[in-house]
Amino acid sequence: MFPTTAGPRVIVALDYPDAAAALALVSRLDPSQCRLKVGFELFVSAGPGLVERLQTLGFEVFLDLKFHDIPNTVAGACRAAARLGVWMVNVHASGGRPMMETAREALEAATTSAPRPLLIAVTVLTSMDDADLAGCGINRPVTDQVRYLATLTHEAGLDGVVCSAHEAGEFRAALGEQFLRVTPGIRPATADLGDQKRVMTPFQALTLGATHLVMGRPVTQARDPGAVLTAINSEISAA
Ligand SMILES: O=C(O)c1cc(=O)[nH]c(=O)n1[C@@H]1O[C@H](COP(=O)(O)O)[C@@H](O)[C@H]1O
Repeated sequence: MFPTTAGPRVIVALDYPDAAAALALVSRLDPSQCRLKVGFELFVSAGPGLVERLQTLGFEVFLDLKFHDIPNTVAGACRAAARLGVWMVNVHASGGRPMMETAREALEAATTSAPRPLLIAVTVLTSMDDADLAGCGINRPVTDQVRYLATLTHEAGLDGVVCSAHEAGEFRAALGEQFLRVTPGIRPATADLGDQKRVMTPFQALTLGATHLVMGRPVTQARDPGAVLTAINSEISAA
């Protein structure tokens, strides 16, 4: 079945060391206001049981494990993610087109009766600049490499990319409205930037072409996370 793209635009990053800390925050959130992202730290600590628990609580989960391996191994990981019933999963686009195609086919084959997880790809991590790419033997600017890998992801038939909100408009125009643009580095106007350098407000990001907003600390470290989400959803409803 075709995956679900409707629903809350905000994906709260559960960057916590264990299940107890994550669940303490989640108990203050409402599934109608956000989805949840489980990454390496929490998954390694708390495992698939926590993902199931979050889903039982009514939340859709983005399993952010950035698979990058030979096609057969990535396909197996995608099948496991499909069995877990997550809403979204991701791979590294630099794993190549055959790897991405095999991952998509594995998800499609694994989910004939339920909506299949959305499959997106990471292009170049926002922590990398031109010098870091050159250090990996890639002698082109980050913006060119991001554009190249986003196009490759589209050709492989994936549902979208993780990208900066600054690139979202270009990809909407070049790769189509349906191709998802999931953007981290989002900060409400009054929020602390933390270690994010190229930031945008939720309204700016959606107006420029983001489809989903990944937000960690502005929600997780707020005194009233629910009120922050209510304010963000109200702000972006006009975008
Ligand atoms: O894959 C990601 O989600 C991701 C990719 C990227 O290039 N940059 C980035 O910040 N992220 C994630 O987005 C979230 C941002 O969290 P905050 O900076 O606290 O809002 C974290 O979970 C990061 O791991």
